[in-house]
Amino acid sequence: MTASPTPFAVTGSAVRAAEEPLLAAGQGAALMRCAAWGLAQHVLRVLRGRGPVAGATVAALVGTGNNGGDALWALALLRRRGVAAVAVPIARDEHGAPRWHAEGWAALRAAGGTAADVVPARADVVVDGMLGTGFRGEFAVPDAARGLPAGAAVVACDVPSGVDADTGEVRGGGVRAEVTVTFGALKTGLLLGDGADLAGDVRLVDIGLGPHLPSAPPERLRVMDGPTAARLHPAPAADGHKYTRGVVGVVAGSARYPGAAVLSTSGALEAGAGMAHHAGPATTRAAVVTAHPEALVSAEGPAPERTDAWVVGPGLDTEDDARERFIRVRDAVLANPRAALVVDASALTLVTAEDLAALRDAGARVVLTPHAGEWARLTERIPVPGADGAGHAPDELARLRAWSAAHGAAVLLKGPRTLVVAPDGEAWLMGEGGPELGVGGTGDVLSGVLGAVLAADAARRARAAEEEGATCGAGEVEHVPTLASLAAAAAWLHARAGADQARAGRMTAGTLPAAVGGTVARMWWGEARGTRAD
Ligand SMILES: NC(=O)C1=CN([C@@H]2O[C@H](COP(=O)(O)OP(=O)(O)OC[C@H]3O[C@@H](n4cnc5c(N)ncnc54)[C@H](O)[C@@H]3O)[C@@H](O)[C@H]2O)[C@H](O)CC1
Ligand SMILES: [K+]
Repeated sequence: MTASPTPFAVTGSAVRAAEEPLLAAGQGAALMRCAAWGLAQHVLRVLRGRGPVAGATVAALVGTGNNGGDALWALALLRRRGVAAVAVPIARDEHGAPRWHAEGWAALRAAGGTAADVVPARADVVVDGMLGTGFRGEFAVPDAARGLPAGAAVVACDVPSGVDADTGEVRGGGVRAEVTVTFGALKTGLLLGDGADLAGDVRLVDIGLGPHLPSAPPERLRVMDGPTAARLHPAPAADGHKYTRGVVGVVAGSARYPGAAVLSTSGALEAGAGMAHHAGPATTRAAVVTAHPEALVSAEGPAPERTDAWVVGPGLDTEDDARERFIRVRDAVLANPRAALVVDASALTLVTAEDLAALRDAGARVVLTPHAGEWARLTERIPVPGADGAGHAPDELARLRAWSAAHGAAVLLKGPRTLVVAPDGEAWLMGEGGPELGVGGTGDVLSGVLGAVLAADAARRARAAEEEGATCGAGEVEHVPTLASLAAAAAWLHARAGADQARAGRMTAGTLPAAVGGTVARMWWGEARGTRAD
């Protein structure tokens, strides 16, 4: 069985670059027909969802470039299916003639389509063909695109007009679409920022650009999904035991915030860690063993050489011994850099640029897990090189990549669209997750899930290295998962568990670890064994 490829997005600029050799080879018109055909198919799908196709009205707002050309050709195809097709130009020349794609208009006219100054009130679908990847500067929404018929569905051609296809930034005005039909490749601007809000459901039309698209990880934004997460966090080997499944050290919680220790440890155990060992004061140790008799607890934590991943940060008390606890973990990782390190919550205020440099020099695999506020504070203390400090930036992905590259640590930026970025530019977006995770404590659970996924990987690597040693390197070299992909897989499991438990009528972080357990069990052993009584 071949695994389906992981979905990915590239910038609009990369798509334009991919088109260049084809345009130079005279294939521009063929590409446009292909895009228009795909667009027309998706408009037909929307129409069929509303009633009969013949007799329906589709209007298109048509700009001056090829985006408008796609829309005109699509209207011509729709006209041939019995649709009333109306093109509305958004720019005219000094003689009042529409400025738009001449061949596209000729094709539409030949098919029996018409032009109008405004979108007819009876329109069932409005195609936004004003601007695509050629958008520069700011978009002033033309009058014709204001006050569209309330009952009409807006289908964006390639990109909602006003959205930067590279970054998702909306400059000036923007058009909100129900569906965006995009050509050649998913564009990052449709998955990030305001662009993702305006794009609605994104549908990809293959126009044969595949071999011309950039293939290096730093040029792609990959989208984590279930099959990919399952490959990255596989079921334990039949001959596995607690050490081969991975040992997670959880340095979390304090007398002030004891619950964080429980949530983080629960996340690690439910995500399949072979063993979770909590290090903390007496209060949190008692709380953890009460919730999880299987957990180990101590004041100092597991031995560095026996630990596959460390989680540090949730619920540490920065007015007490938080820095000392962080330093102990840092030094444990420096002593055994084979172990991964998850830096979360309070630890994000404790970690320094020097700590990160030392960890990077030691070759440690470090993931920091801020939410937006923590990310702003972190980048204020430890800046993004060449950037103007903290705060919202339109190209969040570029900032994350720059920071990660400069400091040698991966960043998992939590939010409605969680992103993971690694120092080499590899980037992942979560294809799961909704508002159900927006309650206190879910981040603590995620830190533990991350610990378990990274620990399992570290344990597998250690085992593979031992076996390779035993066979003098004759063993098969397997694909080694990257840090960013593993972190994204953990975030996917967490998000899926959140959605699963919301469906089951549960909403708190306290019940989330059990949902993680159910999600992982289903992934590993199928529906029957992944159903829990609780
Ligand atoms: N190139 C191809 O063969 C294919 C392209 N496809 C489609 O084409 C667009 C990109 O087309 P392009 O002509 O390069 O750009 P646009 O149509 O997006 O816009 C260019 C047009 O608009 C003007 N413009 C730019 N910015 C603004 C602004 N802020 N306000 C007003 N006007 C603006 C600019 O001067 C040009 O006149 C791509 O998205 C696809 O839809 C197909 O995919 C097939 C192959
Ligand atoms: K458009």
